[in-house]
Amino acid sequence: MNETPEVAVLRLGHRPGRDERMTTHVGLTARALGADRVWIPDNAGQSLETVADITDRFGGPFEAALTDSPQALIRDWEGRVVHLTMYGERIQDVESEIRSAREDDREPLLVVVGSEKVPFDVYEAADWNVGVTNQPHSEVAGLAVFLDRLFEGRELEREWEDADREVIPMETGKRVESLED
Ligand SMILES: C[S@@+](CC[C@H](N)C(=O)[O-])C[C@H]1O[C@@H](n2cnc3c(N)ncnc32)[C@H](O)[C@@H]1O
Repeated sequence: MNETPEVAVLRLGHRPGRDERMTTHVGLTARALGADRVWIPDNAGQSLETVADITDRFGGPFEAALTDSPQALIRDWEGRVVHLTMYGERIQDVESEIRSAREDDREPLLVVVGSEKVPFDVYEAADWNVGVTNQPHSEVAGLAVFLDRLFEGRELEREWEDADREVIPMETGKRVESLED
């Protein structure tokens, strides 16, 4: 009843070959930085498998799914839509309004990131078009900064469930502990 409203990420568009790592990294970043789910275009099945595999090994909860109708997903979303774009309003000017929509008005959020040219319909359908700076950079960088601002850093303290391994932070070297008995 008092559940936290969902934060979902939609990766819009995927150019096979060229976008493989980027689409995978959108999914991995969504997971690592506190989103509840990612939708990936249905021509990016390998990215989906990688994100699902990381979730199996390093924990969740996190859902990854393919979509063949991203525009319908945006249209039918029961909550608010944020579209990350270099042309949008400055994140520092709108972040508190977006946080309040989620935390006070209990609205689920759909965060849309593009790959190639994003159709203008998406700009119109979004409740906020948000620029993480108004400089061109990357969907992965934009998503990371946006999620960190949305959660105000709390995502960094997150506990993971059902992991079969855990990285032990250390000053030098690499240590991974098995959590399986
Ligand atoms: C490499 S860009 C290409 C955008 C494309 N040229 C267009 O006009 O829509 C891919 C995605 O990165 C994200 N992105 C790039 N720069 C951004 C910025 N400054 N702020 C927020 N998102 C950004 C957007 O989601 C964008 O759709």
